[in-house]
Amino acid sequence: MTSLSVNVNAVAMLRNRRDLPWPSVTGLSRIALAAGAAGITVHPRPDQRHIRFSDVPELRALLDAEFPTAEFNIEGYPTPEFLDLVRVGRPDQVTLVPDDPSQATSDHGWDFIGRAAFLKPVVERLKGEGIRVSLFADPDPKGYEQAVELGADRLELYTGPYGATYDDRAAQSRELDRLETAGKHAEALGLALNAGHDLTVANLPPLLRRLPAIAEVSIGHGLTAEALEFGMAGAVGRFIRAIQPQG
Ligand SMILES: CC(=O)[C@@H](O)[C@H](O)COP(=O)(O)O
Ligand SMILES: NCC(=O)COP(=O)(O)O
Repeated sequence: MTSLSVNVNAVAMLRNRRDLPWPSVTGLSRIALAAGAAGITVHPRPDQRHIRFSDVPELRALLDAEFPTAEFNIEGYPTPEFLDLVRVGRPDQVTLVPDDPSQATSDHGWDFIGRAAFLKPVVERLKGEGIRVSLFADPDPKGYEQAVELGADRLELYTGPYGATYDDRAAQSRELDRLETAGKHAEALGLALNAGHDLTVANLPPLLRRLPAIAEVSIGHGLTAEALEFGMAGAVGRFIRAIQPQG
């Protein structure tokens, strides 16, 4: 079964247009979890343009008080500030992403071999704190053996290029081939799989037919777009239906 983690970065971005507390990141997270989402994802960036560091303890408090079995996933580049924030947020899972602060959004996975010396102590520290570690990965098996060496529990397959093929069936099929090959290689190495970036109600079923073992999808942009049309609870319901086991 694939679980849905709702990324609330886009809700935070809307809130940050004004110096006012709405739309509420914790309020929309509560609605998403009450509608059946398995967890909440945040991706704080150094400039706090989406999630503010102050959102993290508020979300922690929401989960502790009202949804103690929900999963909290914090994504980001492991700066000292990020790792301090992780201590505050006590997430179930950290997804390490190789983002430069100047990037508009995440657009590639780790170079596991080239960044091994940097990643090793970070993964060890997080696992020492009892946190599951997922590493953001291009759908290219090169280096996945190194991810195992680093002690990663999961890889999050970067699905941005797949999401970009929404109007080109041949290109979509090529991206699905890449994701399937990479995902099956990761599985054979004993790594569990997550997936994320630009996933939608339309592109989830074909992906999950190829890779039914995907444990979790984290979705923000496409789900928030649907929430504008159907409401947050309605959008969560639509995505939960889209991730049901594919026949
Ligand atoms: C790692 C990943 O793909 C997502 O976290 C994505 O980067 C969302 O971040 P933004 O909402 O800041 O674009
Ligand atoms: N890990 C991916 C994520 O959290 C959300 O990405 P997107 O749906 O906002 O592209």
